[in-house]
Amino acid sequence: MSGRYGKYLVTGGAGYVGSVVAAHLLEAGHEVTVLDNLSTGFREGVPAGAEFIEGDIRDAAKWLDPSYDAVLHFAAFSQVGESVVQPEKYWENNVGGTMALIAAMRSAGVRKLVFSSTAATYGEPEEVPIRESAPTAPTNPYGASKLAVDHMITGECAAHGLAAVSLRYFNVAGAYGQFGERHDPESHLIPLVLQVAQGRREAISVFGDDYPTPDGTCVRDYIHVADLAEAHLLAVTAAKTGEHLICNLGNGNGFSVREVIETVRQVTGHPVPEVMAPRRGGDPAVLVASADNAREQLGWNPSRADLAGIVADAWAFAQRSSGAGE
Ligand SMILES: NC(=O)c1ccc[n+]([C@@H]2O[C@H](COP(=O)([O-])OP(=O)(O)OC[C@H]3O[C@@H](n4cnc5c(N)ncnc54)[C@H](O)[C@@H]3O)[C@@H](O)[C@H]2O)c1
Ligand SMILES: O=c1ccn([C@@H]2O[C@H](COP(=O)(O)OP(=O)(O)O[C@H]3O[C@H](CO)[C@H](O)[C@H](O)[C@H]3O)[C@@H](O)[C@H]2O)c(=O)[nH]1
Repeated sequence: MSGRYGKYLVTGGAGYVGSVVAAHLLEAGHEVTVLDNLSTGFREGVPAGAEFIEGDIRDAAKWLDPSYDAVLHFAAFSQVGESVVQPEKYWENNVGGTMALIAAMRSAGVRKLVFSSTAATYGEPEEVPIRESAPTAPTNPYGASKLAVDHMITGECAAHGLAAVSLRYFNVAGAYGQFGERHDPESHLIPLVLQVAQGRREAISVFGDDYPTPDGTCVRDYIHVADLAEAHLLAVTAAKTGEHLICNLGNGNGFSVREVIETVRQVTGHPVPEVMAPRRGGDPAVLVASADNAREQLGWNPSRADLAGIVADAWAFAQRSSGAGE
């Protein structure tokens, strides 16, 4: 690395989280190459100033060279429901793709990796808040594929001296200026509720109100995507040769589905009709992170924990993307 600036390969940098992290790296003065096959991402999601390679992580050896200081690896499929009906797609892309990427890194002598892992590696928690020492028992192939990659990385660190950090995100939300959440089809709660507030959907379906939680709906830990991005920059610095550090990223506050819907009503000032629907398969009742490890090991200090603020940023992005208010 020359001086304090680095050169980074960001896989999946045309997607939601990767684009926000790429923007943060560029703002910090680093050089960024985005590698993305646009399977679920968008060309316009790649921040200006980043070099863009439209390509697949399975071909990473074509582009990786020793000039890179690290790889930040976001490229994956991440729809829980789809993973249940098409598990092979998840093993092939998330596990097979990452195997090829790690092999390419080894050949090119790029020895630092930050990986997007997930709360889905834990499954139904025995204790909340969830620590990294909790048992890992994923309830769907998506979570299983991410856990397999975490194991793959641990082995690569031990055997071949990789320096790696896996960041286990809880519920990522919010937006960062022009970069926000755009999944197609959308399955995440906050963007769906915002579509109802915009009048683009009739009502939000509440998946179950008979969970053992205060109002009967599922409780999640919503983390602002910009706080998440800051953790990635810290992780690049914290990664140590031969070690695999695993950190949960969340605020440690749980909000129920009903609380999220009510917050959207307050932030947007629009009505949000809700309809009851059956439980969604594989949904744990409560997922809340203990991020003590990220605070201690990375020096991470999230500053955007307020749910109304997270929703307001997501709302500004939703309005901008749909052309409302222009
Ligand atoms: N969004 C969340 O709430 C959340 C939570 C936990 C973990 N994660 C993880 O964070 C990462 C980013 O998630 P996101 O929400 O930004 O998803 P996203 O779908 O918006 O972004 C993923 C990007 O990876 C690209 N991609 C997929 N397979 C590829 C391949 N083989 N080669 C090259 N590019 C490929 C896609 O085109 C897309 O741009 C994923 O690894 C996901 O599993 C996300
Ligand atoms: O229309 C909807 C959509 C969602 N929900 C509920 O809202 C909560 C949040 O659901 P999301 O789909 O927004 O998020 P998940 O908690 O299912 O998933 C998140 O956490 C997972 C870990 O468990 C993965 O990491 C995944 O990528 C990440 O988005 C869940 O209780 C879900 O049942 C509804 O009630 N109605």
